[in-house]
Amino acid sequence: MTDETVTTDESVSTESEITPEIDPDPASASDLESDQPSAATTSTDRNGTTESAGFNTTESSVGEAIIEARDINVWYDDVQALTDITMDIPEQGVTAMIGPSGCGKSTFLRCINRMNDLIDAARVDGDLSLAGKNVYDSDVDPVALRRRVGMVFQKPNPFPKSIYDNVAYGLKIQDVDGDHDEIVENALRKAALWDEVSGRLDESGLELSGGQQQRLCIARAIAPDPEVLLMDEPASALDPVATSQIEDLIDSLAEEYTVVIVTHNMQQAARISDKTAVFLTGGELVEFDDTQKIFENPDNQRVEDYITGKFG
Ligand SMILES: Nc1ncnc2c1ncn2[C@@H]1O[C@H](COP(=O)(O)OP(=O)(O)OP(=O)(O)O)[C@@H](O)[C@H]1O
Repeated sequence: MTDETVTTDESVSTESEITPEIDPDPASASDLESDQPSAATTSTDRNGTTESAGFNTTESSVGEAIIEARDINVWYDDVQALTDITMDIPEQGVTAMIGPSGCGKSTFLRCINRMNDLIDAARVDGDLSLAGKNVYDSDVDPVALRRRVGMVFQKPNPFPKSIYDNVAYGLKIQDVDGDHDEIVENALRKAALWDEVSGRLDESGLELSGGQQQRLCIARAIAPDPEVLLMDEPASALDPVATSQIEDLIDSLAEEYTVVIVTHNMQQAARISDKTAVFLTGGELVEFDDTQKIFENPDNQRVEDYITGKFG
């Protein structure tokens, strides 16, 4: 199998990239309206994270910029999907990308690990640095880059392999050294799945529930020990209980990894992210700031209109 198997934006499929399927399921305007974060009480969760009015106000884990995008423009053939995107994504913590359907959120995510390379029609212009190195430099190997930048998609997409092999797959194809049994166990523990699967690692990953499958995909993504974890609507295909588990998991993963998440669910963005980027139609990054600022007091009127559900 080549690692250049590409179909459409709805199905970028290749096991060797550990990037099987993208299946956008855009939220409707009513979903967005019902997702408005509302003023609530102040509480402290199990991690000591203070939530004021539903916002994640954890400051400690967010560090210096690890991803620096400068004037990123992306076209699919003649259609421009992103326009002059410049932003610094801090190390660790959670950065959320929100905005209406088609505004380029997933396209931007795919710039970070060069998944857009796999789409024939896509052309990327600009600089995007990971830890100071432009990932678009000619000496960067995209497969090695994707070891540093893991990705999880909207629909859980385990391979038709055992639970163990799903997690070990990336280790094998990327020639990761070390004790694979130990790495698989650690990844499953970090993905909060170990206790549920430790006695049946030989069973097919496809036999797990949807939420378990998504945690398996997260374990697969973190097994090669990436620095960055990209998540493209990782909970939108899951029920509320599984969604809540994934949100808790993201919270704990963000202590170790830089998490960049695309979500249509504004309450989710408000709950779990430290920073929020708002993309609007035309592939523009309209505002990027602390999540609480974006949701409570955005500078841009269009962002306020979007956040308050005046348009979706
Ligand atoms: N593989 C592709 N080929 C051609 N055009 C594409 C492709 N992928 C995305 N596009 C177009 O690029 C624009 C941005 O799409 P993208 O999926 O990045 O937006 P998005 O904000 O993530 O949307 P959604 O929230 O619906 O997933 C859209 O106009 C889309 O139709």
